[in-house]
Amino acid sequence: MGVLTFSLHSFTVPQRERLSSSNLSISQCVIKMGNPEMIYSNLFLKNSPPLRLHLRKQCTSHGFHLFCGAQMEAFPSLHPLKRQSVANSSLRRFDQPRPFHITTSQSYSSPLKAVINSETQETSNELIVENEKIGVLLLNLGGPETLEDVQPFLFNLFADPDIIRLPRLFRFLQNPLATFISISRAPKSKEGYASIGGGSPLRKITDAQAEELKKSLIEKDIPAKVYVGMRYWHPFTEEAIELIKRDQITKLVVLPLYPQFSISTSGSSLRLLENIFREDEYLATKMQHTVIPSWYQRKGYIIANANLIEMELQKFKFPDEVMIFFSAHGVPLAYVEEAGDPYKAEMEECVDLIMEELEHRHISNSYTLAYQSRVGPIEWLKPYTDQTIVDLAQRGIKSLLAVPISFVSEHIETLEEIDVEYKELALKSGIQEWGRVPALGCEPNFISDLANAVIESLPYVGAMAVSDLKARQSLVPLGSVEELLAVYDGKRAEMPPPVTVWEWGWTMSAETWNGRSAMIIFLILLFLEVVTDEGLLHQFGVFPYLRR
Ligand SMILES: C=CC1=C(C)c2cc3[nH]c(cc4nc(cc5[nH]c(cc1n2)c(C)c5CCC(=O)O)C(CCC(=O)O)=C4C)c(C)c3C=C
Ligand SMILES: [Fe+2]
Repeated sequence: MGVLTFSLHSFTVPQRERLSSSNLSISQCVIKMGNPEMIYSNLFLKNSPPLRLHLRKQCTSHGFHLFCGAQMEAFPSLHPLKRQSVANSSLRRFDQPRPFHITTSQSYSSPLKAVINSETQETSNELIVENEKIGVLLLNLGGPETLEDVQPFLFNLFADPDIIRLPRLFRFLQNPLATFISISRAPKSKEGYASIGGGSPLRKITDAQAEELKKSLIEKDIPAKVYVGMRYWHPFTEEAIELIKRDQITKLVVLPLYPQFSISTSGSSLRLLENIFREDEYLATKMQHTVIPSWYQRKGYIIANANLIEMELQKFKFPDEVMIFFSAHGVPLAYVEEAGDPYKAEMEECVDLIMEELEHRHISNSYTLAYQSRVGPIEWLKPYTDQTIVDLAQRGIKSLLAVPISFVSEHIETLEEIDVEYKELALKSGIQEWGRVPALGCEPNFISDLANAVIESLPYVGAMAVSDLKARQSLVPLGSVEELLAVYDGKRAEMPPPVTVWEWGWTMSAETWNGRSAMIIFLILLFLEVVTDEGLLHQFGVFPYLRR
């Protein structure tokens, strides 16, 4: 039995702080293994343990980052519960007597020799690595491509129980309610989409990111196919899965294009995947997967953001005096407070890491974080972007640089909400100079770092299911979609819906109501309408329309 020991001094101070709060025993990282003679390269044995053993003779902080990539560097800053489950699973693997192979001569720039060998080949568009076909599934929200798409897109969004959660008794009303809300909201949304050219650019940008990621992976010796699966519009996740099956992918890395995890975004897409995986024999038996749940803490992502901020600051008359204004998409407060959504914590840590990086460059501007895009009058994460802009103007701030921190593509919320609405509000409120950092899009450092994230996750693909009987019986391997969902919002807590009745003008006095009771009353009315064929909706001719 050999023992390899790594001490914590290889980590940076913030890394160490985050690590010290994790459940991993990492004052030193001790890994037991079988025969030390067998320390050779081959991390990619089918069903091999998920050991991230890119061991190096020199254990620099970067080197250690590689070794521990997904396990020590990325996981410690995640939700404590998730850390625990990942740590448990990983340590369980370490205890296994199964021999495995590692290399002692990997360099930081070529971690993949452990994963892939010289026999790697690409034949007629088929990407094969040691008889494995690697796929990467990028998950995103999707957006309407034409104005006609807007209402059905909104229907899909509001029909998602991770966006509107009805009390169990009223679940059957999810679709009628989604129809109603989407029809009511469509005119306002269409105006927004019309003003940015008649549709969302999200699909084009995500396709371009997929293409660049594929190139970057090939450059790093990992030939993989990259698929795009949208939650609410084309190409739907189901369409991507069909392609994945057609291509007979055997190892899939699921990568939500949201840097920070939220139940309402990555969580919703994973929930959908869980259902698809459960019902499909090929996916359950022939393909293994792993999920990279969030990646806001990755060095490459942080550096790419800092680069863009630094560049935009230079466009101001007095760069030092500009306040950096991080504006993230909001979620209803109950997601965080009642369902345990880690979104807010991850967002705050992300902002801290970017500011830390800027500090290293001697950029010490003041900064703030606020949340945008709330829908309906229930409480969302605060402070709200619009109110914060007004407050800052009143406090005498003259220059603001907006950073769309939760988005990696341009879309309606950057191009219309930030660039038009918030800019107008800022200038009207007394801000004199307004700037906006572009979304990362295909920025090369960012794409390259995503490719590294994929590569670092490869040894984990499907690995956790092997050790755990319960997981083996389950169609979704432990430590992947299912485990993530169990950790975040496992009970799928009932929460107030983000949209409530009065937004559509039923009664002005409803603004004083509690969101939940208003929703329940609305649902009762809707229920009565369905049962009795009489009521307000029939009176206004809305209901027959809903039935079509
Ligand atoms: C981190 C990103 C996002 C979170 C969190 C999120 C939560 C969330 N969103 C809505 C309602 C709407 N979102 C809409 C568009 C939209 N949302 C995101 C991202 C997050 N949403 C993106 C990238 C987009 C744009 C897609 C595009 O068309 O380019 C819309 C539609 C636009 C509109 O009518 O305003 C709605 C509605 C809720 C309710 C929610 C959390 C519960
Ligand atoms: Fe949204």
